[in-house]
Amino acid sequence: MPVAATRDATTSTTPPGTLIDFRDVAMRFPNGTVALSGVDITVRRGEFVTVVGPSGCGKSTLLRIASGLETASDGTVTVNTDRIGYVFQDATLLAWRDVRRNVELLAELNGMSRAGRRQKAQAAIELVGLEGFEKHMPKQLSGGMRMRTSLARSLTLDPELFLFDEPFGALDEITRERLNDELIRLFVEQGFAGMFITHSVSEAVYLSTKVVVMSGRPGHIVRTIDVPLPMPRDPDIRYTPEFAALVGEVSHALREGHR
Ligand SMILES: Nc1ncnc2c1ncn2[C@@H]1O[C@H](COP(=O)(O)OP(=O)(O)OP(=O)(O)O)[C@@H](O)[C@H]1O
Repeated sequence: MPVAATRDATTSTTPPGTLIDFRDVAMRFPNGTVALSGVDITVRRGEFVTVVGPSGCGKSTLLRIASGLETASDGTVTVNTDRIGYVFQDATLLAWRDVRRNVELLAELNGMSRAGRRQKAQAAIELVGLEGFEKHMPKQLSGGMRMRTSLARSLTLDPELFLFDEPFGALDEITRERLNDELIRLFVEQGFAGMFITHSVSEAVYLSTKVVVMSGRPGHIVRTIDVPLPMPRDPDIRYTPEFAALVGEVSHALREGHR
């Protein structure tokens, strides 16, 4: 049963289908750094929302607020689900556990039975294409495989909302494009909504139903651009004029916010 966790004293009502809603969110750290100012972002069921912006504009802070690791100093954050998955730039695998036992970790921490988590982990391992690697240790995996393991670990919780903090930033271009395709397939098949952070404009356009462009610090929203391309995406869509026009639009907005 989803819960509404309004991370603010104010009670907020959000339209049906809203999984997370940031309203006029600001973040001032105790040392005086203002990372965010007046940020409004809504992620609804069926949406994949990517946030792009210059380094230090507060993108990771937004996800930390979404996950409850930080509390916004102003504004309202409404979270209408308790099934949230996280994937960060570092796969954060336990070096002494093999792939299967890493994937089982969250289910184990949530108290799922041994048989239940074994079954969940196996299904997630198959979803991310890691069958045959269950007994591999993290140090035997490529960067892409480590990310797949991290993704599988969160999939065991059947997330309704998935938060991604630049998960593919450290991967080579080919692996990154392949994982983008697999992520879209999972988004379509599993039906979670996504909030994704990246520095790559083409990755943002390729993955998203909506791209939010932020300014330099303190980060505020410069523009929100809808991506009306069909899902799942055909990899060759990257070479179409429609795709190029959207990339141009996002890049323009980024430059505008960087002045
Ligand atoms: N706990 C903290 N205390 C003080 N300042 C912080 C804290 N956490 C982050 N900051 C500052 O807030 C700003 C936003 O940081 P954040 O990591 O959210 O940016 P970002 O947009 O994700 O950056 P990047 O793209 O480089 O990862 C930065 O200037 C950072 O130094």
